[in-house]
Amino acid sequence: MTQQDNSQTHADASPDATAPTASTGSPMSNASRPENEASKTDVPDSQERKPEIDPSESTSAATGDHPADPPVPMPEAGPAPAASANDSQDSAPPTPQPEPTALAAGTEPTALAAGDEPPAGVTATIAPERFQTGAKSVSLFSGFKTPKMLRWMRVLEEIGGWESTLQQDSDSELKKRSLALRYRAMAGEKLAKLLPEGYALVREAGRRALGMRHYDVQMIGGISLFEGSIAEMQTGEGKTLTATLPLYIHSLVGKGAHLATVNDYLAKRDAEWMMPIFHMLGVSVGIIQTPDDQGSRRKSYSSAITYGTAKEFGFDFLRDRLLLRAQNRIQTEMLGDGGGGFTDSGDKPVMRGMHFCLVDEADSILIDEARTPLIIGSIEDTVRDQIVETYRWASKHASEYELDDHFTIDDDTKQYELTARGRQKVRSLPKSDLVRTMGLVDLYEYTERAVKVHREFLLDRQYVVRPGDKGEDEIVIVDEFTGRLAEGRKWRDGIHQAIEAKEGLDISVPTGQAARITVQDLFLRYNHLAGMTGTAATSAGELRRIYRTPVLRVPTNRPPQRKQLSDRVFGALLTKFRAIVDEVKEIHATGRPILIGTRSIDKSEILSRMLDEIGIEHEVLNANNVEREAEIVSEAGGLGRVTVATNMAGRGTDIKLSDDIVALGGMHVICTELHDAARIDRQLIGRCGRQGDPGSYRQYLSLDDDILKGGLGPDKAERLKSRGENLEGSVDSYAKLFRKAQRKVEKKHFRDRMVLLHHEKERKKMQREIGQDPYLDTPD
Ligand SMILES: Nc1ncnc2c1ncn2[C@@H]1O[C@H](COP(=O)(O)OP(=O)(O)OP(=O)(O)O)[C@@H](O)[C@H]1O
Repeated sequence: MTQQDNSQTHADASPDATAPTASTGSPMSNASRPENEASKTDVPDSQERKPEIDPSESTSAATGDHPADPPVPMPEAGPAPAASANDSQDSAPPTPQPEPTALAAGTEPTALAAGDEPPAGVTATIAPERFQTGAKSVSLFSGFKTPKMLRWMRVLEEIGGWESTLQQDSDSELKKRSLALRYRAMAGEKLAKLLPEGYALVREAGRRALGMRHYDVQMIGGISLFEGSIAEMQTGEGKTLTATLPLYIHSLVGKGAHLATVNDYLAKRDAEWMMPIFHMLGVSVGIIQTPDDQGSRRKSYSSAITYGTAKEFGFDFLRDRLLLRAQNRIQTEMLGDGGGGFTDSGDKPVMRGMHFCLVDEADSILIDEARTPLIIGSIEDTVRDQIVETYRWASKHASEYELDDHFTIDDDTKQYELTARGRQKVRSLPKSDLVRTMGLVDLYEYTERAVKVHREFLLDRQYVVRPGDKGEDEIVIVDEFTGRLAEGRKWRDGIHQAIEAKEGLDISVPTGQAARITVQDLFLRYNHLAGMTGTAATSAGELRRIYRTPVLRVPTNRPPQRKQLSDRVFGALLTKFRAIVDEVKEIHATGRPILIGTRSIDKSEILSRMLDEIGIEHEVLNANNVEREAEIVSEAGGLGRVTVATNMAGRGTDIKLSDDIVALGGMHVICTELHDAARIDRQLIGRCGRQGDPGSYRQYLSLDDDILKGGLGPDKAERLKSRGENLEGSVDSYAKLFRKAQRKVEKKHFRDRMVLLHHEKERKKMQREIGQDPYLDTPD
């Protein structure tokens, strides 16, 4: 990577026109280079929680190859005896308690049988026997008689003890109680002491304001979150409602409680959904959205509770830090107790310290997104025109280069390298004056990148072209994990600009980096950190080592009834899609709703055309029709509905079923391909069988699937692909190979994250030694 290229990795995405611009970028190539400049600000970072990492450690322990089995269900224990008759939750007959190991054949296996050890890294799995609120004898599975569990049981009982009293209170009396708790917390009383009453208040407010009384499993999840765990709750078990508990209790001390989620849509949806609970308790809620200006951000952060994305929290931290350094106040205000110098107006930081953060989708944010640091750019590049023209020149000729003749691709690193003939071609191509003045080595790099982009980055698969805010078309990445458009995010290492050149768009040459922070550093700066996820078990080791957060698996409220149908493997995409269409036809005839998940927009559209051909009415949900998302989702569980979706139908998509549909067997989910992370597959599967509903799912695979290339290498993948071209029917015996390939890809991503962490750690250490601010004085 050349000096120029490095500066190109950081592009503009700031919502604030006057503030420095923000983007993502790679620190890898310059991670350990010292800044030549003399020290600027000495920033002690005593407030950071220290991770425990050693990239040399074995990867298998951290990635944990254990499947995240669904936990055993826990019957609602029933609250205080005086529960009112008009409370439907309370008056409902208790759910029968199943034998943990005896689910019906075909349903998913239970998490752990009595006496089993939890998967590597999972601190504990709560078993139903342990949570008989009020029961005299609390029998525990062997191996889990931890004092912590017993203590939580007692807290749950204490919370239950408040219930009858609170139910008799008027709304204003509830609010008064909440205010009284706040005074006590601000006066220094320990939150742990206030927790039973606080959680009981939130539960009562949930019941009144939203008609949702927190289940006992959610209360236990909430207690574990208060104590800094990552709570693993199955999809559809109500993480949104559970989050209200720790957010409320931490908000009482008046230093702000943040909920970090994966995108603006979820931040807004969850905040607005839960707001009535908080308002009933006199607690203010702010929402940060990407386009917000500094003024409205400051207002949102001044609320007791703030919902936003991890990315926005990170950029706000960096922008504040730049501002404070400009004002020379960084030590006293930013690193103080979090409240120093904050007012609601003027040229002030927008945040008021980092007190508590609850990370929703913890594995996605703390692990997947942790591969890319957040970077704010600033420096004007004098050679901008030259760079733009070189991108265009390289793109124009990219398709003239032949594999093996002009360039090679390294199987392991996926790096493109020009051969001697390729380099010769670069030298002989016609060039403008500006391009000619670029160094030869740079021209080779621009060419290699352009060839890579032309071969690997496809319109409507990895990205879409869409009119931007300023009217010009722009590239928007389609997030592989969420299927949504990743607003404001850019590929690093010049890839984004090479794609802009390929599509003939304006090239967004970035402007160097003024400040940056890794996701790990960002969250380790919070005094208190907790997380929720549907699927953390596979990442438990990594989460514990990096963030020091134990993973706790919370049982489901009702027994899961989701059936897994056996995997089906086909030779090629088309035969696979035909088989999928046949299955859709068959199940559609029964009236059950069907959700089909695809890995990309173009594949969702191919399937849609095939369904059109046989006259099956359906909806398509992908990043191209976000506007109709709510409508499509609200109807997806209806009689005879068929929905083809990208990963957008993942997290946050709550598909409700009527009693008729439940009687028919619930929703059927068809997964058309494996994703790079098994977690994403499970998110899609989690759209059916929610809250104990019946449902089924099946995984379809084909020998030309991308996962084989990523996991087994291009040669082996190519061999399998050509073998598949001549296959007619299904070859289901290959199924294991795909899971193996997926595990390999997961391990590779894990290694990348560890290398990034290691470099960052070294860089920060060195910068501190020479008195620099590791967030601001980033070498570029
Ligand atoms: N205590 C409760 N009482 C009644 N309904 C509840 C309760 N908790 C959750 N629900 C319902 O469960 C459904 C799923 O909730 P939510 O979307 O928060 O789940 P989730 O765990 O975030 O799922 P996912 O990970 O799939 O997004 C919602 O329809 C919600 O109304």
